[in-house]
Amino acid sequence: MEKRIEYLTEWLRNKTKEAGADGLLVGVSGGIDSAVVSYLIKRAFPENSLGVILPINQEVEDQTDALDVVEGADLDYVGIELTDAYETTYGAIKKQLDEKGDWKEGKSQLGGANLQARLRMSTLYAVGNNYNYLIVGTDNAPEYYTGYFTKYGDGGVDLVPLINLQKEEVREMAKVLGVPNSVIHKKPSAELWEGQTDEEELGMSYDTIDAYLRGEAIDSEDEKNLKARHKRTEHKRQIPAGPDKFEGV
Ligand SMILES: Nc1ncnc2c1ncn2[C@@H]1O[C@H](COP(=O)(O)OP(=O)(O)OC[C@H]2O[C@@H]([n+]3cccc(C(=O)O)c3)[C@H](O)[C@@H]2O)[C@@H](O)[C@H]1O
Ligand SMILES: Nc1ncnc2c1ncn2[C@@H]1O[C@H](COP(=O)(O)OP(=O)(O)OP(=O)(O)O)[C@@H](O)[C@H]1O
Ligand SMILES: [Mg+2]
Repeated sequence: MEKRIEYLTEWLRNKTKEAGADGLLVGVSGGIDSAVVSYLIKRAFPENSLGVILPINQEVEDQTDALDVVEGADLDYVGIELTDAYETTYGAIKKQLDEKGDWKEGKSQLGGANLQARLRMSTLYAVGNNYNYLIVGTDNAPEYYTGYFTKYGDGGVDLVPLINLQKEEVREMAKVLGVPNSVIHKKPSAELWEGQTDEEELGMSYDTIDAYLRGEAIDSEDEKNLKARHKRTEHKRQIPAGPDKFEGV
């Protein structure tokens, strides 16, 4: 595992140099994926790395975990409270669509959730511009395969070092890096609404998805669901579709 960590650290350094950037930053949620990335960017750029904590109506417990991560990694950090920005933007969308008679309350949870992820993305890029740092994403192999991220939200990043790691491998890497135990053992959650957990929303455990990605046999219903999810989210792993060049007159 140490060798794999060194490989990723070196890869991060090379990609940053290739881009002419001065360092790296990551959004730190208090979850394990961003914790691992926090420790990796600190190793890659001890003096030029930054953790950005972006609370939106966030549980105090999760903010504590985020602080434990940046302190544990000895990572320079900044906190930017986005609750007001989110409430103002979401409130304005709702008000204007409501006045038009078009607001669909049932669709609002996911729309609001994705807006949170996209506000964070915009904020990370503004901070990145300030320091000339690249934005490091936290997607791992099961999230990428299932498209379990917001397009142009948490999926809108420059580098994705964990993309080939299964969730179990992220946990193993976290232990070796020294990520706090409370962060390693908590349930994965996007925290986009009250009580949300990844595994409940995905309808299966990360262990099942990991097993499938390792090529092992899993329950046939789970396999069917995974394949359908992968297909449905293919657009998120591609650049936006455009038509072929018009060749007529
Ligand atoms: N075939 C197609 N070709 C081109 N574009 C297509 C499309 N189908 C949908 N779209 C577009 O894509 C949109 C749907 O994609 P998207 O906006 O991503 O939204 P969607 O996939 O519906 O929702 C995001 C999912 O990711 C989860 N998430 C988000 C953020 C963080 C985390 C986490 O783990 O921390 C998890 C979240 O809980 C939810 O399950 C549609 O609204 C539409 O605009
Ligand atoms: N409050 C937050 N502050 C800063 N960044 C955040 C915040 N919430 C989410 N993010 C960013 O969005 C990413 C996607 O969240 P995701 O939940 O997949 O990862 P995680 O929280 O690090 O780990 P887990 O999946 O185990 O919960 C985070 O890794 C982080 O970079
Ligand atoms: Mg999380």
